[in-house]
Amino acid sequence: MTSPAIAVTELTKRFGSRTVVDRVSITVQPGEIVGFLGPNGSGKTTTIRMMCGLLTPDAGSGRVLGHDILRNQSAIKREVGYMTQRFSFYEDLTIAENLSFVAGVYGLPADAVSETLEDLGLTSRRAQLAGSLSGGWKQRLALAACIMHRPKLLMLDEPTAGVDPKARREFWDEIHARAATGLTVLVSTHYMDEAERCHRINYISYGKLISQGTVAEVIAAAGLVTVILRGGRTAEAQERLTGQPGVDQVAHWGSDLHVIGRDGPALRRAATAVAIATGARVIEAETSLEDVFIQLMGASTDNMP
Ligand SMILES: Nc1ncnc2c1ncn2[C@@H]1O[C@H](COP(=O)(O)OP(=O)(O)OP(=O)(O)O)[C@@H](O)[C@H]1O
Repeated sequence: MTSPAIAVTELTKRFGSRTVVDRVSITVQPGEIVGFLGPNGSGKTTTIRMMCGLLTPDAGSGRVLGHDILRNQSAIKREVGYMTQRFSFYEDLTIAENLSFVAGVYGLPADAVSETLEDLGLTSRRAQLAGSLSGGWKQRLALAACIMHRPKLLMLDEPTAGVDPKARREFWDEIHARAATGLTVLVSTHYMDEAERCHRINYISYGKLISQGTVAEVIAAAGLVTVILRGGRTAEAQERLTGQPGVDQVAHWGSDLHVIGRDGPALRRAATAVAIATGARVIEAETSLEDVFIQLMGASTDNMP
């Protein structure tokens, strides 16, 4: 069996007296696309930076691309492509000039720029100023900049924040095509549809890894039941359901109400009674990943100051 692209154990990082990453262990196999999810400030970026060799953990150990994260950070930096959350360019330079700058930083040969432009479909726009690009093209340029040195592992920190759905889909097609050739990808995101495009996901909350597996495994492990109330007086139904035994979440989805909880019998009892009182019908439904994440978020302990 090939060795994992990432195998880190019990990574811990403290800033002052706060533990922002608390014994996080992650294993990623070569060619896998693994999602990293969790509320704002839960420690995703900090964990990524420890795995990229940019930040030294206070405790924990592991290997990234076979290199020790404590002793061989420079080798990791050379072989990893890291797209930061707020990637930036020289707005008054063209696409090609921005990539030439990056090529210079990595000491890459001149043809690396033209190959990368071609590879990412940027050749026809090579003379366009970076500052004039739309969100989707800017993000494509950012991807070009972080794969130009041909990394074996990509760490993408919210790469599609603020990008339209079509550009996001194209970005994911690109990522999947590259993973099929053996590139490993760890990607943080707040988008549920993107989590569903990953082979596996890790959910971190307030520094602690609280769920991991395929999307189906994460949903099953949460043990939630979801029913829909359709029709009737929705606002009144929401008011009546909130706080009832068995009801953990009530959420509007268009003209439906999604009612979610861990205690199936109690949830169905409450939903049926409220449906009768408000003229709605009860429909059994699948629990969504978003429902699970909201449940996990509510259940985890907030260590914010
Ligand atoms: N250099 C630092 N010094 C002090 N605190 C920091 C530092 N870097 C991050 N933090 C804090 O650590 C916590 C985790 O931050 P981190 O950026 O890792 O979270 P995140 O999950 O990536 O959040 P988001 O989804 O908002 O990007 C936050 O409370 C943040 O303010």
